[in-house]
This record gives sequence, structure tokens and C-alpha cells, in this order.
Amino acid sequence: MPENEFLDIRHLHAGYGRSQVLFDVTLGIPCRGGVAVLGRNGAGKTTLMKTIIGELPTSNGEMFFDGRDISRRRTEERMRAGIGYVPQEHSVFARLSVRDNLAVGSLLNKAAGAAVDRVLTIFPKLGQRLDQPAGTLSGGERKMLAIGRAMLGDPKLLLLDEPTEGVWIGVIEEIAERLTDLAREIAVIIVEQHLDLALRVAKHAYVLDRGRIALEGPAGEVRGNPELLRYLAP
Ligand SMILES: Nc1ncnc2c1ncn2[C@@H]1O[C@H](COP(=O)(O)OP(=O)(O)OP(=O)(O)O)[C@@H](O)[C@H]1O
Repeated sequence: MPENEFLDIRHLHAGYGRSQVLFDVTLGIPCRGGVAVLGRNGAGKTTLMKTIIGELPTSNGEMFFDGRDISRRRTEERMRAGIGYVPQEHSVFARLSVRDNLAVGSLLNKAAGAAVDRVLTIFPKLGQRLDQPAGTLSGGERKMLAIGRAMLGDPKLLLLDEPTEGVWIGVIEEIAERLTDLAREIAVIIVEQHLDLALRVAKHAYVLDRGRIALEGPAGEVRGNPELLRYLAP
């Protein structure tokens, strides 16, 4: 692993109380580009995202972001430092309109109006739904809104937990293109069941197996690794 990664995780152990899920996880994320985290259900992908954002404590190991030790920092501090998180479950206010969801996101992040315009440029579909309650959006549009809200924090690193889960196949392509564009500007960690999409957005991939890194390498190499399907099979 290269020295001085943007996000540098070393020998991380984490889990839920006494139930340890992640064991000795070491990974590095550069300041631009997509990195995929793959693995079968229950492998520990969401746990890793929650540990990076600080929703779960680190029981052992180190985590540096942009040169600073964040292992003991609170979630809000990590977000202020530039980490955005789009959780697997929908993170929009269902009763509020798209416009109000973005307005609340702007207030929370002290974002300027230009930040909302940028979100609407990235996801023009949201611009056509501004007055619609977020709860009535399609799965894909809700994901776009959740990603858009995270973008209002102007993250330098965006954590995306299954951004295409429950999204109609026709919209997956659109989200994939936007995420590929985004990964040219900032660091993106993508947890994804769609292998093709993940390895298109990402240049590098890590495969988790029962909470440990089982495979790692450039996306093309991981895709071609004969062991990969074994780690993804249920
Ligand atoms: N709140 C919790 N308390 C205790 N154990 C949990 C909790 N949440 C998840 N786990 C356990 O941690 C392990 C890893 O779960 P995690 O959600 O990180 O997996 P995942 O790779 O994201 O799976 P999926 O692809 O199904 O989302 C699983 O064994 C799961 O049962």
C-alpha cells in the first residue's frame, strides 16, 4: 500500500459491543478515484462504512484522514473534516419535498445556494421533482436525493453504501455515470452488489470475507481473480 493515503486505515478492529465484525482491516484510499468494497452479505461492508464515519467505535487500530488521526473523533467532526456518508437505508425526509430536503441539507451543512444548483446539475431528475414529497420518489430518485444531500457537505471523501439497492435497472446506469464523474473529482468508497458497476466506478477494490480483507488490487485484476466469485457467493 502506498504511503500517505488520503484515508489510511491500519489494523482496524471493530464491531458491535462484544461482537467483533472487522479483524485487522488495513486499507488506503487516494484523494481522488473510486474504491470498491465487495463481499457477500454479512461480510462486514456496512460495519466498515459505519466505523469510518464514526458511528461505531474502533476497538483497535488507526485511522488517518487527510493526515489527521480521526480514530477517536466524533461523527460530526469527521463530517466537518470532509467525509460524507450515504447509508444503505434511505436517508431522506419522506414527508418533506425534494426542495425542502435540499434546504435542510444546506442549512445543516451551511452550504451556499450554488451547492444546491450543483446537485441539480448532477441529478437533473431532482430538478423536475422539487415540489414532490421525497417519500413519493422512485427508489433511484431517492438515492439521487440522498447522494445530493451528502454532496451539500462538499465532501472530500464520499462513502456510498449500496447506492443502487432497490433501484430500477434503467436508472442504475444513470447513477453509475454520475458516480464515475464524481470519482474523478473526489475520493469515493462504494459498497455495491452490482459487481460490474462497482468495478467501473472504482479503480481499486477490496474484498471482505468474514470481516477480513481477503483480496485487494486494481479493479481489473480483482475482477479477473479466479478466487473472487468464491468470496461473493452466498
Ligand atoms: N447492530 C448490530 N449488532 C450486532 N451485530 C450486527 C449489527 N449489525 C450487523 N451485525 C452483524 O455484523 C456482521 C456484518 O454485517 P454488515 O451489515 O456489516 O455486513 P454487510 O457486508 O454490509 O452485509 P450486506 O451486504 O447484507 O449489507 C453480520 O454478521 C451482522 O449480523
